[in-house]
Amino acid sequence: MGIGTLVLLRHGESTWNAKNLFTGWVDVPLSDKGVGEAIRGGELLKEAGVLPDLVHTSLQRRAISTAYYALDAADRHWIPVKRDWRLNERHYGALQGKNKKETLEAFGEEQFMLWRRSYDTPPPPIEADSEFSQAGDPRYAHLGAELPATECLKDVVARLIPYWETEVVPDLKAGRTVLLAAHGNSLRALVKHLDGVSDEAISGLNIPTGIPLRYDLDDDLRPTTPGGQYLDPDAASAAISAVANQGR
Ligand SMILES: O=C(O)[C@@H](CO)OP(=O)(O)O
Repeated sequence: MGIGTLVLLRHGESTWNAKNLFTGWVDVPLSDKGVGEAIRGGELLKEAGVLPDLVHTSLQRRAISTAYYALDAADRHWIPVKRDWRLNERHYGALQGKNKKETLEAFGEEQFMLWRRSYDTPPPPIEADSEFSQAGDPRYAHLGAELPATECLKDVVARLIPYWETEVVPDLKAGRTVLLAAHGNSLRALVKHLDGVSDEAISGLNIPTGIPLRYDLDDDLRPTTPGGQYLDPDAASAAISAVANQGR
Protein backbone atom coordinates (compact mmCIF):
# COMPACT_ATOMS: atom_id res chain seq x y z
CA MET A 1 0.00 0.00 0.00
CA GLY A 2 1.28 3.49 -0.85
CA ILE A 3 1.77 6.33 1.56
CA GLY A 4 -1.49 7.92 2.70
CA THR A 5 -2.48 11.56 2.33
CA LEU A 6 -1.61 14.16 4.94
CA VAL A 7 -3.89 17.17 5.51
CA LEU A 8 -2.67 20.03 7.68
CA LEU A 9 -5.29 22.34 9.16
CA ARG A 10 -4.49 25.44 11.17
CA HIS A 11 -7.34 26.23 13.59
CA GLY A 12 -9.94 28.82 12.58
CA GLU A 13 -9.64 32.39 13.87
CA SER A 14 -9.48 32.48 17.69
CA THR A 15 -10.83 35.25 19.91
CA TRP A 16 -7.22 36.35 20.51
CA ASN A 17 -6.36 36.28 16.79
CA ALA A 18 -9.31 38.67 16.42
CA LYS A 19 -7.92 40.93 19.19
CA ASN A 20 -4.37 40.75 17.75
CA LEU A 21 -2.86 39.25 20.93
CA PHE A 22 0.12 36.89 21.16
CA THR A 23 -1.48 33.57 22.15
CA GLY A 24 0.93 30.64 22.27
CA TRP A 25 -0.18 28.13 24.92
CA VAL A 26 -3.07 30.25 26.29
CA ASP A 27 -6.17 28.14 25.67
CA VAL A 28 -8.53 30.59 23.96
CA PRO A 29 -11.64 29.50 22.01
CA LEU A 30 -12.54 30.02 18.36
CA SER A 31 -14.34 33.25 17.44
CA ASP A 32 -17.65 32.93 15.56
CA LYS A 33 -15.70 33.64 12.37
CA GLY A 34 -13.27 30.86 13.35
CA VAL A 35 -16.13 28.37 13.73
CA GLY A 36 -17.30 29.34 10.23
CA GLU A 37 -13.77 28.85 8.86
CA ALA A 38 -13.56 25.39 10.46
CA ILE A 39 -16.90 24.35 8.93
CA ARG A 40 -15.80 25.71 5.55
CA GLY A 41 -12.56 23.72 5.93
CA GLY A 42 -14.61 20.55 6.40
CA GLU A 43 -16.75 21.36 3.37
CA LEU A 44 -13.57 21.76 1.32
CA LEU A 45 -12.40 18.31 2.47
CA LYS A 46 -15.73 16.81 1.47
CA GLU A 47 -15.80 18.57 -1.93
CA ALA A 48 -12.25 17.41 -2.68
CA GLY A 49 -13.04 13.86 -1.56
CA VAL A 50 -10.20 14.03 0.98
CA LEU A 51 -11.80 12.10 3.82
CA PRO A 52 -9.62 11.63 6.91
CA ASP A 53 -9.36 8.17 8.50
CA LEU A 54 -8.01 9.61 11.73
CA VAL A 55 -7.13 12.95 13.28
CA HIS A 56 -4.29 14.25 15.42
CA THR A 57 -4.75 17.46 17.43
CA SER A 58 -2.86 19.52 20.00
CA LEU A 59 -4.19 19.82 23.58
CA GLN A 60 -5.61 23.29 22.83
CA ARG A 61 -9.31 23.95 22.32
CA ARG A 62 -8.94 26.07 19.19
CA ALA A 63 -7.40 23.07 17.36
CA ILE A 64 -9.68 20.51 19.04
CA SER A 65 -12.82 22.51 18.13
CA THR A 66 -11.60 23.16 14.59
CA ALA A 67 -11.10 19.43 14.02
CA TYR A 68 -14.55 18.75 15.46
CA TYR A 69 -16.38 21.32 13.30
CA ALA A 70 -14.45 20.43 10.14
CA LEU A 71 -14.96 16.69 10.55
CA ASP A 72 -18.63 17.16 11.38
CA ALA A 73 -19.07 19.13 8.13
CA ALA A 74 -17.29 16.33 6.21
CA ASP A 75 -19.36 13.57 7.90
CA ARG A 76 -16.15 12.21 9.44
CA HIS A 77 -16.90 13.19 13.04
CA TRP A 78 -16.64 9.50 14.05
CA ILE A 79 -13.00 8.83 13.20
CA PRO A 80 -10.38 8.03 15.89
CA VAL A 81 -8.51 10.95 17.45
CA LYS A 82 -5.09 11.30 19.08
CA ARG A 83 -4.06 14.41 20.98
CA ASP A 84 -0.62 15.47 22.13
CA TRP A 85 1.07 18.58 23.57
CA ARG A 86 3.79 18.18 20.94
CA LEU A 87 1.35 19.60 18.37
CA ASN A 88 0.66 22.69 20.53
CA GLU A 89 1.32 26.20 19.31
CA ARG A 90 4.82 27.58 19.98
CA HIS A 91 4.99 28.83 23.57
CA TYR A 92 5.23 32.61 23.27
CA GLY A 93 6.89 33.21 26.66
CA ALA A 94 6.38 36.61 28.26
CA LEU A 95 4.66 37.87 25.10
CA GLN A 96 1.57 35.69 25.77
CA GLY A 97 -1.41 38.02 26.32
CA LYS A 98 0.37 41.07 24.84
CA ASN A 99 -1.00 43.08 21.92
CA LYS A 100 1.03 42.62 18.71
CA LYS A 101 0.67 46.22 17.52
CA GLU A 102 1.69 47.65 20.93
CA THR A 103 4.64 45.24 21.08
CA LEU A 104 5.77 46.33 17.60
CA GLU A 105 5.54 49.99 18.63
CA ALA A 106 7.33 49.46 21.95
CA PHE A 107 10.23 47.29 20.70
CA GLY A 108 10.54 48.18 16.99
CA GLU A 109 10.20 46.14 13.82
CA GLU A 110 13.49 44.24 14.08
CA GLN A 111 12.98 42.89 17.62
CA PHE A 112 9.29 42.21 16.94
CA MET A 113 10.07 40.12 13.87
CA LEU A 114 12.97 38.38 15.63
CA TRP A 115 10.57 37.18 18.32
CA ARG A 116 7.81 36.30 15.83
CA ARG A 117 9.72 34.67 13.00
CA SER A 118 13.43 34.08 13.72
CA TYR A 119 14.32 30.39 13.87
CA ASP A 120 16.31 30.38 17.07
CA THR A 121 15.58 33.48 19.19
CA PRO A 122 12.87 32.77 21.78
CA PRO A 123 10.94 35.61 23.47
CA PRO A 124 11.80 36.21 27.16
CA PRO A 125 10.42 33.40 29.39
CA ILE A 126 7.07 33.80 31.09
CA GLU A 127 7.01 34.01 34.92
CA ALA A 128 5.40 30.90 36.49
CA ASP A 129 2.96 33.12 38.44
CA SER A 130 1.79 35.05 35.34
CA GLU A 131 -1.95 34.73 34.63
CA PHE A 132 -0.92 33.51 31.16
CA SER A 133 1.49 30.79 32.36
CA GLN A 134 0.61 27.07 32.03
CA ALA A 135 2.47 26.07 35.22
CA GLY A 136 -0.17 24.25 37.29
CA ASP A 137 -2.34 23.36 34.26
CA PRO A 138 -3.29 19.67 34.82
CA ARG A 139 -3.05 18.78 31.14
CA TYR A 140 0.71 19.48 31.26
CA ALA A 141 1.41 18.03 34.73
CA HIS A 142 3.20 15.03 33.17
CA LEU A 143 5.78 17.30 31.52
CA GLY A 144 7.44 18.30 34.82
CA ALA A 145 10.64 20.25 34.11
CA GLU A 146 10.03 19.83 30.35
CA LEU A 147 7.15 22.37 30.50
CA PRO A 148 8.35 25.26 28.34
CA ALA A 149 8.40 28.85 29.62
CA THR A 150 9.14 30.09 26.09
CA GLU A 151 10.04 28.54 22.72
CA CYS A 152 11.61 29.51 19.43
CA LEU A 153 10.67 27.63 16.24
CA LYS A 154 13.78 25.44 16.62
CA ASP A 155 12.44 24.25 20.00
CA VAL A 156 9.09 23.43 18.35
CA VAL A 157 10.84 21.36 15.66
CA ALA A 158 12.73 19.47 18.42
CA ARG A 159 9.56 18.51 20.32
CA LEU A 160 7.26 18.00 17.31
CA ILE A 161 9.36 15.79 15.03
CA PRO A 162 9.54 12.85 17.51
CA TYR A 163 5.71 12.84 17.56
CA TRP A 164 5.58 13.06 13.77
CA GLU A 165 7.94 10.10 13.43
CA THR A 166 6.44 7.80 16.05
CA GLU A 167 2.71 8.65 15.84
CA VAL A 168 1.90 10.16 12.44
CA VAL A 169 4.28 8.47 10.00
CA PRO A 170 3.05 4.93 10.91
CA ASP A 171 -0.55 6.01 10.10
CA LEU A 172 0.60 7.37 6.73
CA LYS A 173 2.66 4.26 5.99
CA ALA A 174 -0.49 2.21 6.66
CA GLY A 175 -2.08 4.12 3.73
CA ARG A 176 -4.39 6.27 5.87
CA THR A 177 -5.60 9.80 5.19
CA VAL A 178 -4.44 11.75 8.24
CA LEU A 179 -5.81 15.11 9.39
CA LEU A 180 -3.44 17.07 11.61
CA ALA A 181 -5.24 19.98 13.28
CA ALA A 182 -2.74 22.32 14.90
CA HIS A 183 -1.37 25.87 14.94
CA GLY A 184 0.42 28.50 12.87
CA ASN A 185 3.87 27.84 14.28
CA SER A 186 3.64 24.11 14.99
CA LEU A 187 2.55 23.65 11.36
CA ARG A 188 5.40 25.91 10.18
CA ALA A 189 7.77 23.57 12.05
CA LEU A 190 6.30 20.52 10.29
CA VAL A 191 6.29 22.16 6.84
CA LYS A 192 9.96 23.13 7.40
CA HIS A 193 10.73 19.46 8.03
CA LEU A 194 8.62 18.09 5.14
CA ASP A 195 9.82 20.56 2.50
CA GLY A 196 13.38 20.91 3.81
CA VAL A 197 12.97 24.70 4.16
CA SER A 198 16.14 26.47 5.40
CA ASP A 199 16.32 28.17 8.81
CA GLU A 200 16.33 31.54 7.01
CA ALA A 201 13.54 30.90 4.49
CA ILE A 202 11.11 29.57 7.08
CA SER A 203 10.78 33.10 8.54
CA GLY A 204 8.88 34.12 5.37
CA LEU A 205 6.40 31.21 5.48
CA ASN A 206 2.97 31.83 7.01
CA ILE A 207 -0.03 29.49 7.31
CA PRO A 208 -3.60 30.82 7.09
CA THR A 209 -6.41 29.79 9.46
CA GLY A 210 -8.97 27.14 8.50
CA ILE A 211 -7.84 26.21 4.96
CA PRO A 212 -6.83 22.54 4.54
CA LEU A 213 -3.32 22.08 3.12
CA ARG A 214 -2.92 18.74 1.39
CA TYR A 215 0.42 16.92 1.16
CA ASP A 216 0.93 13.84 -0.97
CA LEU A 217 4.17 12.13 0.06
CA ASP A 218 6.39 9.64 -1.75
CA ASP A 219 7.80 6.49 -0.13
CA ASP A 220 10.61 8.55 1.41
CA LEU A 221 7.99 10.94 2.88
CA ARG A 222 9.03 13.72 0.51
CA PRO A 223 6.18 15.92 -0.81
CA THR A 224 5.36 15.14 -4.45
CA THR A 225 4.26 18.78 -4.76
CA PRO A 226 6.65 20.99 -2.75
CA GLY A 227 4.70 23.20 -0.35
CA GLY A 228 1.59 21.03 -0.64
CA GLN A 229 -1.71 22.21 -2.10
CA TYR A 230 -4.28 24.41 -0.37
CA LEU A 231 -7.81 23.18 -1.08
CA ASP A 232 -8.83 26.83 -1.63
CA PRO A 233 -5.69 28.45 -3.14
CA ASP A 234 -7.21 31.92 -3.71
CA ALA A 235 -8.47 32.25 -0.14
CA ALA A 236 -5.10 30.93 1.10
CA SER A 237 -2.99 33.58 -0.68
CA ALA A 238 -5.11 36.45 0.66
CA ALA A 239 -5.04 35.03 4.19
CA ILE A 240 -1.27 34.37 4.10
CA SER A 241 -0.57 38.10 3.51
CA ALA A 242 -2.89 39.00 6.41
CA VAL A 243 -0.90 36.76 8.81
CA ALA A 244 2.42 38.17 7.54
CA ASN A 245 1.21 41.73 8.18
CA GLN A 246 -0.10 41.23 11.72
CA GLY A 247 0.95 43.98 14.09
CA ARG A 248 0.74 46.69 11.44
O1 LIG B 1 -0.04 34.41 18.73
C1 LIG B 1 0.31 33.27 18.35
O2 LIG B 1 0.36 32.28 19.09
C2 LIG B 1 0.72 33.09 16.90
C3 LIG B 1 -0.37 32.48 16.08
O3 LIG B 1 -1.57 33.21 16.16
O4 LIG B 1 1.05 34.35 16.39
P1 LIG B 1 2.16 34.67 15.26
O5 LIG B 1 1.56 34.41 13.92
O6 LIG B 1 2.44 36.14 15.49
O7 LIG B 1 3.37 33.83 15.54
